[in-house]
Formats: sequence, C-alpha cells, structure tokens
Amino acid sequence: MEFLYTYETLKLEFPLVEPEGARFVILGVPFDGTTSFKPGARFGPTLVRHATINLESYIIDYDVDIAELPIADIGDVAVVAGDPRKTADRVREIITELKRINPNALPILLGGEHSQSLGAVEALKPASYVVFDAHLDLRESYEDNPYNHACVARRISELGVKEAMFGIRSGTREEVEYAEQEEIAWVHARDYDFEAFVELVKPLPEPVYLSVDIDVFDLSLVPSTGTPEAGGLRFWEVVEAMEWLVENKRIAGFDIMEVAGSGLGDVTALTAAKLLFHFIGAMGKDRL
Ligand SMILES: N=C(N)NCCCCNCCCN
Ligand SMILES: [Mn+2]
Ligand SMILES: [Mn+2]
Repeated sequence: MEFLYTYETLKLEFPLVEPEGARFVILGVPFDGTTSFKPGARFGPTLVRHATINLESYIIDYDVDIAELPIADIGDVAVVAGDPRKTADRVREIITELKRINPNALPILLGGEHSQSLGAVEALKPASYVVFDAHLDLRESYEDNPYNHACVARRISELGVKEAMFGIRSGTREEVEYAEQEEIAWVHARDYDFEAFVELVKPLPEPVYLSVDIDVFDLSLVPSTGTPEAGGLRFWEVVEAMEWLVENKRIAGFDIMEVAGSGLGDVTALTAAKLLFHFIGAMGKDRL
C-alpha cells in the first residue's frame, strides 16, 4: 500500500510485511528546514536504515530476532521544503491513515528534525510525552517560527499532553519558567539516574509517546546532530529507561530524531540504529 505524501526508500535488509498487518511501522521524515546549527538531519532516515545493515537482527539481550517480528516500512514523507508545520501536517495525515487501516500499528518515526514529532503526537493523541533530549524544546518561538525544532515540546504541552524530560542540559530561563508553570517534569543530564526516571514516569497517564532526540547522548556517540551539546547520557542508560517504559506503559508511538550526517556509516546513525533495534526487540520480547 502506498500512502499519500510518501515515497519508496532504502529498506531494512530483512523481510518486511505490509502496513496492514504490521505491529511496527517505520516512517522517515527527512526534514531539517529549521535546523539552527549543524545541517543534515534530512539524511537521517536513510543513514539510519543503512546503518541497520551493520547490525544483527538477533538481539542478544532479549533473545529476540526482530527479523521474525511484523515490521513494515512505508518510506519517507514528501516534506514541504522549509515549512515545519505543513510537513508535520503530512506526518499527522499519514499516521492517521495508518491507524485507520491498522489500529494495532505502532508508528516509529525516523527524523529529521525534532519539530516533526508534533505531527505524530497530533495523530496519536497520547496522554503523555516522555522525551530524552539535551534541550527543553519549550521555546514559544525560535527564529520567527513557532514550529521550529526548539519549540516542539511547547506545542505538545499546549495540546494538554503530560510531559517528562530526561538528559536536559540546555534551555533559556523562559523555558525553565514555563516548565515550572506547566508542571513539566525534567531531569538535568548531570542528575540523571534510573531511579529518577522511574519516579517521574511511573505516575504518567497512558498511552505514552516516547521521543528520543539523539542529541541526548554524549557527543562521542552523536557527533552529527542539529544542535550538539556536551555532557550527554550513556547509551545503556537510555536503553534501560526504554525497557522499563516498554514493560510498564502502553506505548502509542516512538521516534528517533535529529540524526544528521553526510556519510554512510556515520557514528550518529549507528547509535540510532542500535537504539531502534533495541526498542523493537524490547517491544517484541514475550509480548506479541
Ligand atoms: N531545542 C534546541 N535544539 N535548541 C537550540 C536552539 C538554538 C540555540 N542556539 C544558541 C543561541 C545562542 N547562541
Ligand atoms: Mn529536541
Ligand atoms: Mn535536542
């Protein structure tokens, strides 16, 4: 099945199913129109798919071979160049159509800049948004655009979605004040530990949308991303949190955003691909 506003791309190397019968449905969003520092997130979806070629589909940690799971890949969104709102509208329409034909589908967005998570959240209407990010993304507007990547969590908060953020180490005083005013829970990267994560996420209403802005990781893991920040989290810290979430909360959708890069085999894409396989593996463990 072809969706409006999508086109065929490089696929994962193992057998895929049609979206109508899938549990996991991958959608790339090659948009980086509001990237404010390091460009290239438009190549993220292709770079991550290519990086998966390097990985075993068998996830040792879970004794799960994700090649045996019902995964579909519906290609990339045809973006509206320079327009984050219109592109997010297309993301929303595609995911809405996907859920119409397959209510059991769990959309997995591969970005592309973080502004595009808004379209997925608008389509899926989760009760909560759990995000790993170096940045609060709570700006009212940035570079004259309220749909800039630096504003995405504010737009989502305005939808009435409960938010919890982890790995934060960058924002403005206004964003910190907005978080306090709206009771948005967030943990600074230097204070992060698993206990802090569970304490804040346990009371969140379900379903939960899980967003990973790849810049949450330490720079050594993600040198190619839109707004890099030193002092990030370790890979297994985020995987451990993701495993808890998958075990304990209903997940409405998942994304890995802000993967940039210009060359195949980019370190950032390899980090994202490993995270993608662990998410699908954790979801597939004893659960399908
Ligand atoms: N959510 C984000 N990625 N925020 C980054 C916004 C850009 C801040 N640049 C620094 C401005 C002052 N030099
Ligand atoms: Mn972000
Ligand atoms: Mn960020």
